[in-house]
Amino acid sequence: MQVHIPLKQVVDNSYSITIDSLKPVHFDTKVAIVTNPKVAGLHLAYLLSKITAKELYIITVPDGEEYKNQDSINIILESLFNHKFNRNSLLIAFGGGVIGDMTGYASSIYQRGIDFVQIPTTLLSQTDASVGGKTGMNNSYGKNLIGAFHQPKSVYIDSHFLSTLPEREFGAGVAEIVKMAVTFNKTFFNFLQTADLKDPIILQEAIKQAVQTKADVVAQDEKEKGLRAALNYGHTFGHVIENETKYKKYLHGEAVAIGMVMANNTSVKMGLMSEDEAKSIKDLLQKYSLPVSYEIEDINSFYETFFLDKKSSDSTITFILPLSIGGVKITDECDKELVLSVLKDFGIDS
Ligand SMILES: NC(=O)c1ccc[n+]([C@@H]2O[C@H](COP(=O)([O-])OP(=O)(O)OC[C@H]3O[C@@H](n4cnc5c(N)ncnc54)[C@H](O)[C@@H]3O)[C@@H](O)[C@H]2O)c1
Ligand SMILES: O=C(O)C(=O)C[C@@H](O)[C@H](O)[C@H](O)COP(=O)(O)O
Ligand SMILES: [Zn+2]
Repeated sequence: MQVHIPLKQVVDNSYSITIDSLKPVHFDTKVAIVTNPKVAGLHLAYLLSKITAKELYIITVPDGEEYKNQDSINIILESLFNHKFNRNSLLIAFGGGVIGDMTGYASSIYQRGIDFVQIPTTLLSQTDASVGGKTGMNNSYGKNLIGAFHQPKSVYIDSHFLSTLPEREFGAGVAEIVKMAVTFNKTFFNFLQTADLKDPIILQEAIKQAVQTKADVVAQDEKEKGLRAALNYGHTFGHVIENETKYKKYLHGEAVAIGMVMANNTSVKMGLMSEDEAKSIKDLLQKYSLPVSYEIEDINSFYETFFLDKKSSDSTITFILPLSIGGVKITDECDKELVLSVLKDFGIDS
């Protein structure tokens, strides 16, 4: 006997992303702002001058990628149970991508899913992480291996928060902006080559372009069945670097910058991209002091770690390779020896 469940219900997950200074808003429900001590110390007072709610709680979790894990999720869930949050309650992610990913994930599982709003405070989270509903956490096996697609109800991007962002974190955000331009928008890439992102007006323009680029991709492929995988350019390599260095040596954006250089070298070796184009991407990354080299201790172990990537199968690894600037190839047909030769160029003995 076969029983069929026809599940063709269309769920509208649409939402808007506001890029502007925060306006006062009242939520007529229980709200918890999830943040960390650093962001709270710098910006919670400002946020609380804008947001009111029927009941408002603050949940803080430890700061750092190494805390993007189940322990922090448990802190959030515990607090929601303590305060009797229900399905009408709301979480607000207030911080960088780490807070965004964890708040999103906690809201996706609490009582099988409650609403959340993103108020990102780093350049990286304003241009990439807060948009698109990927949520997740790390475990001992690797990066972002546990999570859910759970779209926020809305996203508020206020560049006011960026005034306190350290230089390195700024650069990490630029890396994901460059990713967006290389994969989808040559005009945007050309703009970035001459732009001074330290100029607030130019930065605002870059944020808008990056968010629009990502939103267009997510609108076409919400759950990464195809096109969205292009946003993983630099990540197949970068996540291995983050994992190998235990999330301590490189910021996410920095690891992605190195990963993009590795992907570019793969493209060049495969004849998909010219050396000049690869160089122009590397130059742009270096303009923002991003790392572009890494010493691989064991290239075989580095290669094997690709199999933990969510895009991999038992026998294939999917690589995101730029074809030229503004174009990308998603392929699981890279020759192992060719990839190993790319890794060898980054090898400790090379
Ligand atoms: N879900 C997605 O689509 C997506 C996309 C990109 C990255 N990510 C994830 O996002 C994370 C990286 O995000 P991130 O770069 O924002 O790192 P982060 O969240 O760790 O923030 C970086 C540091 O800046 C601090 N900070 C935050 N706002 C600040 C401010 N306004 N002023 C001063 N300091 C501030 C944070 O406390 C932290 O110490 C990674 O875990 C990555 O996997 C997710
Ligand atoms: O939104 C996406 O899709 C991305 O790939 C954005 C990436 O910048 C982000 O780091 C993402 O979390 C990586 O994807 P993952 O599926 O490998 O975790
Ligand atoms: Zn990323």
